[in-house]
Order: sequence, then C-alpha cells, then structure tokens
Amino acid sequence: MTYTYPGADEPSLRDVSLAVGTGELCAIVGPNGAGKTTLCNAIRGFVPHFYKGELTGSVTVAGQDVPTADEDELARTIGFVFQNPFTQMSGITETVYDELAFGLGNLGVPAPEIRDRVEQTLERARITELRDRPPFQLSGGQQQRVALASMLIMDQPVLVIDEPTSQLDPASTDEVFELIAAMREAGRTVVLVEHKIEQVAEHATTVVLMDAGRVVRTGSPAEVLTDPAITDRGARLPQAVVLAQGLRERGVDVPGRPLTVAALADALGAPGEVAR
Ligand SMILES: Nc1ncnc2c1ncn2[C@@H]1O[C@H](COP(=O)(O)OP(=O)(O)OP(=O)(O)O)[C@@H](O)[C@H]1O
Repeated sequence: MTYTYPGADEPSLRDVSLAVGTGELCAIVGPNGAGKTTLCNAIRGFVPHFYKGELTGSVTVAGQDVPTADEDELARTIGFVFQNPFTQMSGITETVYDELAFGLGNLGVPAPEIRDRVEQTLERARITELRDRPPFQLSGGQQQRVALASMLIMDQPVLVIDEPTSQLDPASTDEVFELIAAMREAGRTVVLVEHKIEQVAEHATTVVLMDAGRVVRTGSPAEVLTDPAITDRGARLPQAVVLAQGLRERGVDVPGRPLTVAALADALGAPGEVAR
C-alpha cells in the first residue's frame, strides 16, 4: 500500500508490502520520520478513517478490509497504544481503576466481570498501587503502563503498540517487554514500534526495518539485526552483535548469530555464572 496524508507533497508510506502472521511479535524499527507510526495507523485504520488522505493498495487484518471496515468492528479486533499515552486516557475518569473499567463499561460487560477483569489487569500490568490515583496526575511512565493496561483489558486478538517504553526506565522497560512477550505467548499478534534494539533482539519474532516510507528489510531478528548494513538505514545493531563483530575481527571464532550478551557468552562457551 501507498499512503499520503492530506495536503502532503509526498507519500509517508510507499509500496509497503508486509505480512504479519498470527501470534507473531513483529517489531518495526527505523529512523525518525521513517513511517513507523503511519504504518501503525494504517493497520489500526486511523489511516484513512481519521486522517483521510490518499491510500492505494490494501490493508487486511483478521480478514477485515481495514479501509472500508466498520470502526467498531476494528476496535474489537485491534487494540492500540499511542506513542503519547496522554492522548489515550478517556479524560473523564477519576481513578486508574475507573479508567480500566471504562472501555468494558461501554461494551456493556456486566459489573462483576468488569471488577474481575480490572483486578486481574492491575496485577498483570503491575499497577495495583496506582488503582486510586487520578490518571492525569501520573508520571509519563505510569501513564504509559496504564495505557497498556487499558488496551490489555479489552482482550483484542491483534495489538498495535507504538513505542510503549519511550518514557520508562530500564527496569520498567523490561517489565513492559515481559508483559508484551506474555501477550504473544497467550496467542495474540503484536505489532510494536520500538527503538530499544536490545529488547527487540530478545523478544521479537520478526523485525521490519523502515526507511523513508518504505519497508527495506524484513526477517527474523537474527537475519536483520546481525547485518551491519542496517546501520546505513538509521538502525542500530544490538550490543552483542557489535561485540561479536569486534571479536571476529580479532580472530576469535564466534559461532552462530548471538543477539544478546547472554547468547554471546553461551556461544563462546562461557561457564554458566559468566553467561548470567
Ligand atoms: N498528520 C500528518 N500529516 C502530514 N504528514 C505527517 C503526519 N503525520 C506524520 N507525517 C509525516 O509522515 C512521515 C512519517 O512519519 P511517522 O510519524 O509515521 O514516522 P515515524 O517513523 O513514526 O517517526 P518517529 O520515530 O519520529 O515517531 C514524516 O515525514 C512525517 O512528517
């Protein structure tokens, strides 16, 4: 598909051709302005339902033709977390608890079920301590977690998540990735924009590299993230890949294509304690 925003001179997505299988965790990486958010918008249907503009080609999610699909139907199929969690909040609830209950209430889910699902989700997203706080008085990182939880609770099979960890510290980033990995293991399909390449290397099943509106590489993390040429496209290589490269240049035999420092240590036959 190709897509041009209203009034723009050039398309923001050009001849994008991409298939994401059920149950995959597909990470979209690439430099600023590459079109990652626009691609998320096209999958979720905000392009062209909300942004209008000109779209040619097709976008299909779970059998639905996104550009012509009913918006309520799309919302039931695809969960979405925006890049800025502030825009995700309903703006009318007074506590995190009510914010999580809000979407289910709109769907007419019975009150006892809402209570159960809110409790479970607070726990799974590790935000139980925020339950009585007003959503707009939370820090950016806390809002990001609430936004993620508000999506989780809706139980859609397809999740589109745009930079969920941009405002999080390393420990919270790891927690969010564990949560996303758990969603995928539970059978959901996840499309994720993420700049943090170490986490992408560890958790993604597919990596899509975008540059200037085009998909320039697609493959497994081992195929895409070990190729030094991706740095010419504004992507970074994982630490372990750079280390392995440096070791090979110094004559050390590094077998395989380790993507994490632990995998690199394993590949080098380091004892267990060192690998950890
Ligand atoms: N609403 C809009 N109207 C017109 N042009 C837009 C709009 N939103 C984005 N663009 C343009 O589309 C291109 C792709 O932007 P997009 O936000 O999709 O990139 P991105 O890869 O997500 O960038 P970042 O990593 O900075 O979030 C950019 O040239 C941007 O200026």
